[in-house]
Amino acid sequence: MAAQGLEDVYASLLLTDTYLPGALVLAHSLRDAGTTKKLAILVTLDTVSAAVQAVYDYVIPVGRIRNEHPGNLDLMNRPDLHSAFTKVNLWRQVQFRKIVYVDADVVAYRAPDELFDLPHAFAAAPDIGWPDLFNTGLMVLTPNKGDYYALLAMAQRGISFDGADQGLLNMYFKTGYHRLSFTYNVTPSAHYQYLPAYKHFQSAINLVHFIGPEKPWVQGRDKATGGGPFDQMVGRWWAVYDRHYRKNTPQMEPGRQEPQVPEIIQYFVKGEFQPTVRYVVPVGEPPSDQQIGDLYGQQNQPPAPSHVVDSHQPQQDQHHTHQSFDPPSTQQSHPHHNHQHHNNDHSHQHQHQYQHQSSESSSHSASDPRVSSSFQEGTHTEAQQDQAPDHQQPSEPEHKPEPQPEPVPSWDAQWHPPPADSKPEAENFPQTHYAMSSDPAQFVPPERYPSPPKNMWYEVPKEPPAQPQEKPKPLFPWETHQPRPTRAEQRSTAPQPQPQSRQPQPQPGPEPAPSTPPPAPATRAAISAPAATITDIWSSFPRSNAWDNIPEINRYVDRTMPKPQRTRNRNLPSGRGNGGNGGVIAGHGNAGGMAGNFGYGTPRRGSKVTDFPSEEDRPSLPVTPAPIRRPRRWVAGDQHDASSASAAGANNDDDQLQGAVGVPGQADWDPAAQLRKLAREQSELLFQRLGAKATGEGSSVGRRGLLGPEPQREIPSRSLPFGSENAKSPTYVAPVPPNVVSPKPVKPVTGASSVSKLLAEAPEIIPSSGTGGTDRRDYATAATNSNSNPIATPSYQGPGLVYEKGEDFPTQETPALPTEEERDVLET
Ligand SMILES: O=c1ccn([C@@H]2O[C@H](COP(=O)(O)OP(=O)(O)O[C@H]3O[C@H](CO)[C@@H](O)[C@H](O)[C@H]3O)[C@@H](O)[C@H]2O)c(=O)[nH]1
Ligand SMILES: [Mn+2]
Repeated sequence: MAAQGLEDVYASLLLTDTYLPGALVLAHSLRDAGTTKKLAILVTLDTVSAAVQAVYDYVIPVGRIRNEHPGNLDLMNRPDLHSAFTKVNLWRQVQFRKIVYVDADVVAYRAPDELFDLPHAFAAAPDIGWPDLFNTGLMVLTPNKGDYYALLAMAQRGISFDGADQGLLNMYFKTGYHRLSFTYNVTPSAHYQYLPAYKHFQSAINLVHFIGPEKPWVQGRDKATGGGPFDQMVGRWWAVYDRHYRKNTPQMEPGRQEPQVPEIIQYFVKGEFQPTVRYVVPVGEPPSDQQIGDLYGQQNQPPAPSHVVDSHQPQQDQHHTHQSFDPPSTQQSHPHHNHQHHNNDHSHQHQHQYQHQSSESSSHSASDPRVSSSFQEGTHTEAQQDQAPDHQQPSEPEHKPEPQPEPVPSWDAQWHPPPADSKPEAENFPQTHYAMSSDPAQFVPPERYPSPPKNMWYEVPKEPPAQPQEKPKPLFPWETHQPRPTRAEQRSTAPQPQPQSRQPQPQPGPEPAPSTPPPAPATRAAISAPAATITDIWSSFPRSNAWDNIPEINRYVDRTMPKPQRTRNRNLPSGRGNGGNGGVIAGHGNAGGMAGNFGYGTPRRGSKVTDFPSEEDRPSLPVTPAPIRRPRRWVAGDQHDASSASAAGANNDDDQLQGAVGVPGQADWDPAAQLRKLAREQSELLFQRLGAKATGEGSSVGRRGLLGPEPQREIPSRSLPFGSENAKSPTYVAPVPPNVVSPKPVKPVTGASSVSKLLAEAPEIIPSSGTGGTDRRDYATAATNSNSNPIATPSYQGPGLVYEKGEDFPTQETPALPTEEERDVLET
């Protein structure tokens, strides 16, 4: 049955580092007892294997098998055994012939190597609580995959009456196990000590198993100090521990080396952890000599003051140190040490301990570094002594510590968990407890509940709430220090003032209302001050902005904004000047005055360069737009209000527009002739396109007149494809006779035209000579020769007024269909 060449091992299990001291003590106990077998330990990956590596021959990582149905664990109040199923991995270690598995909470009195010679595949000792069952703290097993997978399947299904491995294995093996003597797995109990049996079998004990949550290293060394069987067995565990891990043993033989104990082992053994205490002082404030002296004693100065002073607390004889401990050369008290007591609620339970330990119920035995540092108070364990910490201190007057700048020995969060006995941070949170009602009487509902009120609606007040007559007193600084308005706003809801009968209301603006328009006031003043004697009230309202007289802005707006609707002209004031056109001109005298543009939310009259005549004045077809006179090249300060512009009118030489080079004058512009010419050109073009020769005299003359003499180009004739000589396209349209043009122009009524009026007022803009067919060079000559024009002829010969020098202007025009607005204008 025994496989040849396979090894026998003792094996243990380490699921968490909290059992590390137990695992180490077990291994040492077996070794000390002279076992010939090797030691293995199954570890899960979240344990520290370095410490066990030093003791165990084989450290075997295994996967954690967790009970996903841990309800039964609660039955025995051991939720910490959620992963005890991991023990099943023992059957998988088929590299071993036989395994004597031992729990980590077992100490061996002797090495039971004889168990490896058992012929049984599985053997275990009875459990103390229910001896029909075997305890799984010690098992002799033969690894095999069959048992392994069967046990794994049960574990994955959570089949275990106690939720852990003992329930699982007892269900699996049932009675089919070899029952070992109880001496192989003695499970002492502090509550049930069968003293006669102990006395009788004491010498036969092989292994002692500390079942339950209270492990020796959790309880602490001084917990079991009585002489009973249980305490004696616990003492055996501590004896092994001390032999291997205790530092500064009081009974240490003179030649014995102090063991190098990994700190992590001490960390999980209650009372063993002696941390490095750090004295932290505020950064930027080196400790004073006095402070350092307080720390080290006056005679023992540290080599150099630093901000963090490490001070290793020396080990001491914990069994015998019931007196106050004296650190080297330190006799004086440290108030901060006393402060550590404030969080210690368990100190009264450990009268014989100088160290205050963590919660009794915790399986973690981590000592509190802060508490450890408080050992200097020796027997100061009563909470009442915290109130007067200094009264027992062997203080010397000259070494009285400074209260404020004392360095604070603090818990270093970088290295250690928070003190186990410190108060929880949320301890002071308000708590509310709700108790179940203990009233046995059944709830009886009332016979009826009150009806809801019937008049539950909002009464709309009949009268509107009275408006306060007076303005409320100003409260805020911006109410009292309001900036004065710089211009008035036209309110549409205000009653329309009657021009003649009503005096203008005084405006809240800063400017006084002038009775007559000043000759050349500042634009703002003219804008915001109403004229007292203005008959047309509409004209008196300013509608300009400060930027209205900046031509660049205006031109930009003209380019980007949609063109105005034709209804615009209908809103023009009727009783002003020469109708709409006159208003336009006057408005431009006002450096951007908005007269004539009332119908729009965005007045931008200042950007207008030309304007069409009013509806009454103009013919049904468009004529050349009338240029709008502007002030002389927008010289700064050259601003006029509407009245002055009207008064000066056309007599102001500065306001006269110079004829643009290349643009025919108004007098030369005969719309009818131009339309005829246009029609002729179109017809001619049509003929050319259709391959026919232009025949009429008018067309050729008109063409030459417009474009100048041009060589006639012969279109080379091509032979048509065979059979298609006489074919006619279904879309072919017969050429239009040259004398039929469309649209037919309507002769304008020149006498009443605003264009002619404008021209009469401004004769300078009319070129001195030239007719409809004049070459453009004539205009240039005329402009140069005009002596009455005070403006020097600009050297720039580019486009006219619309663009300034250097400004971008379109050099090409893409033919496009007229927009709706344009069509509106054309159709009128
Ligand atoms: O947090 C833990 C818990 C358990 N173990 C390991 O698992 C073993 C079992 O846990 P233990 O606390 O020793 O359980 P017992 O108090 O001994 O409880 C009984 O019940 C357990 C669950 O059924 C069995 O495993 C035990 O053998 C049995 O004695 C320990 O010895 C350790 O080897 C850890 O390493 N870390
Ligand atoms: Mn155990």
